[in-house]
Amino acid sequence: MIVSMLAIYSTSAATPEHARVLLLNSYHPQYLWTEALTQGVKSELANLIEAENLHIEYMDERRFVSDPTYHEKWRQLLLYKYQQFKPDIIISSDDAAFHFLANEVDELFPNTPIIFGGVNVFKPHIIENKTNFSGILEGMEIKGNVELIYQLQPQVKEIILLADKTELGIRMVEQARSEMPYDLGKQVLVRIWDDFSIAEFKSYASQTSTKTAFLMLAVHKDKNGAYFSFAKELKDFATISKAPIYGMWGAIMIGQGVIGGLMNNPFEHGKALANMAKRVLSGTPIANIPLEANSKFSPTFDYNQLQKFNIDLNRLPLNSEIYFKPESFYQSNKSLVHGTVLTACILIAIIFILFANIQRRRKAETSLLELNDSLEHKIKFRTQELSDKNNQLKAMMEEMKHLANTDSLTDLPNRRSGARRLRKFMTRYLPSQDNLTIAMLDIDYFKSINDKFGHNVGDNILKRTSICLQNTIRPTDFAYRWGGEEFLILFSNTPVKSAFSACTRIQQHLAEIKTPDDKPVTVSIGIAQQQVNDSFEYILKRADESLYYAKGNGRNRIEMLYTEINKHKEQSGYCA
Ligand SMILES: Nc1nc2c(ncn2[C@@H]2O[C@H](COP(=O)(O)OP(=O)(O)OP(=O)(O)O)[C@@H](O)[C@H]2O)c(=O)[nH]1
Repeated sequence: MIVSMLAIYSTSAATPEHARVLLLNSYHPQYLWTEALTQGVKSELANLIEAENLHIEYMDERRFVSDPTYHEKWRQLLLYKYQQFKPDIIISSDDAAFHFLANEVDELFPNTPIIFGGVNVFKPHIIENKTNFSGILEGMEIKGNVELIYQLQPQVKEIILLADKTELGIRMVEQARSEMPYDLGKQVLVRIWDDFSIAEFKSYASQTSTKTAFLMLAVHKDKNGAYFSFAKELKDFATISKAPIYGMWGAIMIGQGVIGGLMNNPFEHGKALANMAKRVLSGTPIANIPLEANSKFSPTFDYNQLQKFNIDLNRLPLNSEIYFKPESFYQSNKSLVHGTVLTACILIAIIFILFANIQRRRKAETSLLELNDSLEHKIKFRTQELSDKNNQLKAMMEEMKHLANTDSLTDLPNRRSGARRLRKFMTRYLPSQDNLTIAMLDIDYFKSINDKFGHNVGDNILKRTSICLQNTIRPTDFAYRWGGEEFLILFSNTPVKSAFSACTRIQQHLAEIKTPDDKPVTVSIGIAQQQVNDSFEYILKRADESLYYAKGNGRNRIEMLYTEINKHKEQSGYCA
């Protein structure tokens, strides 16, 4: 025992990358389960050992089931081969290889660690005294599948478990019987068929309904010894059967007409076995690696069969894996759909932004137009207001100008106005060519009129005198109220002689104005003419002095002092 333990430790301590691994399969690689499990082992060991150091054998036990002659030949073959290529570890798949190794290991592969998997019905006593065995029990999921059938087919009345009389079949049936009865809470009959011919099955299955369900355990041969293949016979069964056929051996059953069930995954199972082998190759003694419980059975279904038997998909367990389900357009064109949706979203976003922009711009334009209108309106209003104010101002200025230049009593231009025009005339007219003549006129004895008849009468005489002056002078001459009862007359371009005539005419017209005691109004007049180098003050002074001269000479006279008067008197022969 100690020697064998030492041998196991020394083997397991081999450098992993140079280790030689033997994978002993119970079946042929045509058997999909075996192929998938082999791939799982390969994929897990690929990075650890060289490919040529993985030796793979297929016992083809489905064809040579329970055949002692065949077994003997196998034993001899393996003995011959692996004496030359001694494996550091053996991985076995399924029941036949496990039982073969349990019987032959001591002679063929003494002390070699063995990792076994895929054993459906495991009896611990088989390896009771063998310390170089460990592995993963594949087991079966009969109870779980029976419950699943009832969940998917609530109308089911009969569940038939299918097996055969081969060694494996017998072990499976024993296992199934040990678990019965299955408590489904309803009256469902669970039966086991392990001794039927292919023809009998077909006849029964073709006449049944979904009140029946089949659960395939393992069938290698029918009762007549006819070989049963999952690829051919199972497919025929499923085509003919009016009741669904369930199974638990994933890769070999899905796609062969089986509706599904709680199924194992041979690829993952192979990987798990190889993983256990790696631990041994890395130095963990196999004795320290305990047997692992059942491998995982998960709900796996064939979509076409679910449709065929009208199984409501909502009844499937949540974690179900469904094969052959036609992919929706979305599933098969995910990136195209995502791209299109993304593009559409971006376009919609751009359109939305543009639309919002247009709206904002339109709003802004409308408010701008409104603002413009309101501004225009305001400007028009303000302009009108301003123009009105301007006109008012102009009128006021005119009025003020008028008031500033007009005598309020007589409405004649006042002294300021007269003085301005006189200054203007004196700069404009040349004494050598033009005759600018002025006359200063004063009402005689006006004080006594006021005193005698009152100021109103005096005012009235002043007004009538003004009107008379305006009416008597030419349009080109100007009359001003110079102050009190004094008036200035500008005779533009008028020689002295004409001025005298005009003044005489004025005196005559004024005489028609009568005082209340019927006396005519008389005026004294002093005349002056612009001279060379004359001035405003000087011409007025001369007119004033002539006026006073007239007053002094008895009033109601027209006088012109200095040379002018004499010259004039000589010219006209005038004597006031
Ligand atoms: N009613 C009235 N009287 C005025 C006005 N302005 C001046 N007077 C008066 O006119 C009078 C002028 O008197 P005087 O300067 O003595 O002259 P006069 O009485 O006309 O005497 P002579 O000029 O020498 O003929 C004064 O009594 C003034 O009060 C006026 O606007 N209205």
